[in-house]
Amino acid sequence: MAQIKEQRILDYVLQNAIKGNPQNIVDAIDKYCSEMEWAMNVGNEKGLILDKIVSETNPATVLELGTYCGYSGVRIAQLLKPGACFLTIEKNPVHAAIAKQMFEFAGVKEKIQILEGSSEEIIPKLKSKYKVNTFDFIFIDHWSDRYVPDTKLLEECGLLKKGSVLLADNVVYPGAPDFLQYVRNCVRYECTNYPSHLEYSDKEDALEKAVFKG
Ligand SMILES: Oc1cc(-c2ccc(F)cc2)cc2nccnc12
Ligand SMILES: [Mg+2]
Repeated sequence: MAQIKEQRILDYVLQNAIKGNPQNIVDAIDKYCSEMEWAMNVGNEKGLILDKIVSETNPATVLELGTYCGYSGVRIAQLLKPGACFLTIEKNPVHAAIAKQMFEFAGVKEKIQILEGSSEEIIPKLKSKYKVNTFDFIFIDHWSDRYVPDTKLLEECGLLKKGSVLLADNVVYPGAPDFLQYVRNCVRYECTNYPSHLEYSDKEDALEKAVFKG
């Protein structure tokens, strides 16, 4: 059967990484994607910045927009305290299936719930259907044209509280200029930019942190 890149990444992890060892699985994905096939995981350079911000936030509730193969999900899950609630939204059913297997292999499947569907459909249902109140940390890593509408949706649905940390990937490459403009000009956010590079590349990229002020 014709294989897709994401399946090859998962197969490489299943055959070469240590089951139940999240960091080893993250390292295996980085090795495969830097040596064999580029893929849009956040990668290790931006991943270390992500780790630092997650650790500083020490969130009890996490939302990720854009699961992909589960790379950032595994990175974040290994940093969460026991009992933390981590929801990740993935629109592509094939990617969701890959990520589910990645989380099982990493031993983090009890920490993460994958919600299959579009962010615009799922976000309005989070309070009612998934018993969420607000999120302490949100990693935005799906399609850049959804960054602003989904941020506004999170506000409108009352899913942000004073101190909620939004962290957006790819604000330089492929770029999310409208998101930068929105959060940097909105008094309700305090923004910090973290210059870095596109995963497995020397192209410039950056993460943007936007802390909700309530
Ligand atoms: O980190 C990323 C990188 C890219 C991407 C695609 C093509 C290129 F040429 C360069 C970069 C797309 C992404 N889409 C969604 C979430 N994250 C992404
Ligand atoms: Mg990305």
